Amino acid sequence: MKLPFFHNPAKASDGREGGASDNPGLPLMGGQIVPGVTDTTRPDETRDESFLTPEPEADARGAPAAQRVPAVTAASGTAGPTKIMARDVSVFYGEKQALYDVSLDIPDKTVTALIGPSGCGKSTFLRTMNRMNDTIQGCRVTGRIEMDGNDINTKAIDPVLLRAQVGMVFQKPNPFPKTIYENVAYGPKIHGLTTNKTELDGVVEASLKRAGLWEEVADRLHSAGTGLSGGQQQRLVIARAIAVNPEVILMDEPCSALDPIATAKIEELIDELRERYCIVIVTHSMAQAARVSQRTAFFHMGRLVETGNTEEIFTNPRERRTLDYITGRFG
Ligand SMILES: Nc1ncnc2c1ncn2[C@@H]1O[C@H](COP(=O)(O)OP(=O)(O)OP(=O)(O)O)[C@@H](O)[C@H]1O
Repeated sequence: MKLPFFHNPAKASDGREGGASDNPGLPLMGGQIVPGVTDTTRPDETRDESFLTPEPEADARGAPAAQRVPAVTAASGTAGPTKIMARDVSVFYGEKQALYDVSLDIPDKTVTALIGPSGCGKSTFLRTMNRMNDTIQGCRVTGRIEMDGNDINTKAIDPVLLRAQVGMVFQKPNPFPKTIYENVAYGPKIHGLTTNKTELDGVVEASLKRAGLWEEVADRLHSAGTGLSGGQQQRLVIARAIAVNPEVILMDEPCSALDPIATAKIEELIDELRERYCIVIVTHSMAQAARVSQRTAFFHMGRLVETGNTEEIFTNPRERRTLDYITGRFG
């Protein structure tokens, strides 16, 4: 059963500002903590350029002979029609404009990577897709964002339900201080997606399986979710998002707090999940973007500079700024 994200008239909502305040009893929906928990802390990162390999010849854009190109390993092309359409989206934090007229089509059943230097607006844009910016005081979004042709910013949309359909995973795994089972069962329970315990057990098992965690936790479902390793916690959070039947999963640097082995597992999982979901991932690692995404959008100083198939963006970008970024000249 899919959750309708259109507003239920029986339920009070103030439209755009509704968000978490609509339902303070819902700390977490679709894998995200809703009210004002926008974790922007991140560990110091060194730029990951391991994917870059020497290329002897100059490229068509006159890049120097020493130009390095990425090894793109994700399958190229997209698998689905447009799921989310952004048009002329601008975002302001108070007086400060963080995003300028971004227009981007995000295809279904595809991984779209948002890349760009720190502060260019990747996370801000990600948050426009499930109205998480509504939860930030003083934040204003203009322009239009449609999901399946429906404007998500109208009063008819219940942001709480929207956020269940457009789940979000943050860089720091954020399981509830509850059992593994309860972490996954919470969403289906509060949304009334199941009618009895057997059904709920089935959803928990299926979600954990889809998140690639079942084998590791089947015998300890009633232990604390916070007792898992970082990588397992991140997969638990993904299982929690999956449990409410989302259509889109937004990931904001989901591996930046994980070690390489846990990262590899999440990347494998992302590749499997794209068969069912529209996935948008913010990453600082170009190696990761090249490995997991089929589409890439490059942002710089609040503007979308260029978007295209990942392979094209990484091997033959149209814009000089993109080339400079992916080859490490700035960022
Ligand atoms: N809650 C906020 N209040 C005020 N300004 C903000 C807020 N969140 C982000 N900004 C500003 O908006 C701009 C874009 O930030 P955003 O976090 O979207 O960039 P980013 O590309 O995701 O950066 P990073 O890669 O460092 O996470 C930055 O100038 C940032 O300082």
